[in-house]
Amino acid sequence: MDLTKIKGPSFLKELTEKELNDLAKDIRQFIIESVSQTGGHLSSNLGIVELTIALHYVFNSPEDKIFFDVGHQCYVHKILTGRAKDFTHLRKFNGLSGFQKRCESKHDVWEAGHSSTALSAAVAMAIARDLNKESFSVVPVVGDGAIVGGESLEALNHLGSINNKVILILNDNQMSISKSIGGMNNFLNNVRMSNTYNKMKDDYRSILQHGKLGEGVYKATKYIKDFVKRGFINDTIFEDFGIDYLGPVDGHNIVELIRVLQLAQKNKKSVVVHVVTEKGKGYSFAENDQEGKWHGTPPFNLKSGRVLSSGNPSKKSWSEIISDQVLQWMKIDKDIVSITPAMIKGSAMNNLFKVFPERCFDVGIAEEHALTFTAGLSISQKKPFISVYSSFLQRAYDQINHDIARMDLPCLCSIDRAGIVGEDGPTHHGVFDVSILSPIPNIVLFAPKDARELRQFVNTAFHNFNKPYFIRIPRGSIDDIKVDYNNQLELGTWTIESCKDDYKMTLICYGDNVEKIKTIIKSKHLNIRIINARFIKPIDEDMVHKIFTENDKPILVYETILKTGSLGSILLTYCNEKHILRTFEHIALADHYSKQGSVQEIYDDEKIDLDTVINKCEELMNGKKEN
Ligand SMILES: Cc1ncc(C[n+]2csc(CCOP(=O)(O)OP(=O)(O)O)c2C)c(N)n1
Ligand SMILES: CC(=O)[C@@H](O)[C@H](O)COP(=O)(O)O
Ligand SMILES: [Mg+2]
Repeated sequence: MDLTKIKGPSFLKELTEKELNDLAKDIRQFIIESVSQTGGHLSSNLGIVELTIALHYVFNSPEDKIFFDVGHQCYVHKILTGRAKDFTHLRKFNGLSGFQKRCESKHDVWEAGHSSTALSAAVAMAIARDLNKESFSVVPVVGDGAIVGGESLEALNHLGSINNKVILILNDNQMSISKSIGGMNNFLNNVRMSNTYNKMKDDYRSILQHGKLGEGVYKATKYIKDFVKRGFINDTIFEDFGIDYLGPVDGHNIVELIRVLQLAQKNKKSVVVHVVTEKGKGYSFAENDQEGKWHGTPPFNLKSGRVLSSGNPSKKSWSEIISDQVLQWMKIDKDIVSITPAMIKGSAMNNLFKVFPERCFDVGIAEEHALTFTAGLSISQKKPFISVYSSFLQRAYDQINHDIARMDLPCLCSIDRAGIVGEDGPTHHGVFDVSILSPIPNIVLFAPKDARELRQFVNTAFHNFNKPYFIRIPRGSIDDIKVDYNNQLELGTWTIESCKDDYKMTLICYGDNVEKIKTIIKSKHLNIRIINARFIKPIDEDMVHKIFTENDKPILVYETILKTGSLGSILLTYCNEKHILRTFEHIALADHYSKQGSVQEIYDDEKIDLDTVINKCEELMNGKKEN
């Protein structure tokens, strides 16, 4: 079938079982081929093909609200709602988003990118529907990873106490990015694996296949559930919350899915439909991918499964380098423990978990818990290292403030994916961490310019494990530089990276911008003093005072994060407090959400690219003042 001809999902109801299964085959192949060209979230989407078809067969989108938690698994939904033709530009600048976007389609009724928000939104939609005396179905699809996020459980608790019906589709593929963890996963495993339940399920399936829908099937379902409850599985967690439970259902059997979804549609109360799927189904390299290599993938060779641009093998990701330095320390200090909220692979912590499984903790998609867990370990004489993506760290703001900084508990937190990340777009750009963390007392906030400073900072933290240390590192790879574990930094010290006596102006920057700026300024033979403002908190007050009072040569502060609350703002406050009447130019992100695309495309779009910086420097040095 030519999927680009699909205008919307209503055609599904006319298809036979064979045609539905043929459509599933076509969609699966389309996704594999398309994502092999563009990159994207492959395995989650391959696992949800039949489920999404069945959802759009039974429910009438957009009147019925079908939406996906996180949203990385919405590609099938986008194909069925008329966007197959746009997949050539998936996650590209001004192209199709990799997540649901209301501006793209009336069928995208919710947006995300961050996990565990769908059920909260669904409860609200159901309550508003009933207040407005409307009658559509609210059908959030939540994965077994996202369901354990705190906000999901808060919403489940609320849902159990109200009569406003939500049909919660639990897409259980036993995977988060890597293997799912925790009590919920154990419960789901029990239900999935129980022989008795599976035997009953076969009976259940035969009733569904042949039996009359409606009361007959419902009674049978109740009988099976009650049997399971009594005989085998304690109440399902959902029924304890006061929500009905249907399943487990084979998530790749379209007919069975349609039958159960129609049952759920008729159900009086809120109901969880427990769907068992296989992440990566249909692409052999992505099936049984325990580490999550195929969760998010760059473009790859279809036949070999090999990533096309494997980058420069001599370079390492910032994540790999910090994890390697922490690993060295874990070998010499048994009190060091490591924590991740479900991002083992993304934060390159595989080796830590392999070498020290008893001292490494994957807490699932639970950033709030992860940070307070860090505080609890610290107060219990352990030395916790935690890695959290900048944008996901936003979830744990009060845990950093209330549980770590206020008690001044020592820890080392790697803020990974800090800065513009590229194709994941506005939900994932790590552009808020400086402005949300810099007001918090007691913390140290550091931005290394290279592998040496990164490793030195880790050494400094573990040699002086007496405060909350935060280090922000970008997505991407650099040349690794090993340093001796005694090689440390002095807290609150900036460095002068290049300066001639007759320098014409001063440029202040930090992180991976420093080396990029140095290279381009050197190549253009510009006589500019470059300051590496690597400590965003505490700033190097002696150097700041000197820079801002010694002469009236132009100063430019260059950052690739949001301007509000940035280092520039901190310097303005400092100058004001010290009554230093000195203006400076400031390049940083304006007050809006940046787009998706390559980092360079976004920098160009936001005018935070190096050419803009150099043009500004030349303007300042030539004394020209453009408005
Ligand atoms: C708050 C937050 N933390 C972490 C992530 C990273 N993340 C994206 S998808 C995913 C796994 C989701 O697992 P599940 O809900 O089971 O969906 P599946 O991919 O298995 O279909 C994670 C951890 C995120 N998007 N948001
Ligand atoms: C959907 C999601 O939140 C993650 O899969 C994220 O896209 C991973 O980002 P990286 O590719 O930078 O690890
Ligand atoms: Mg999952």
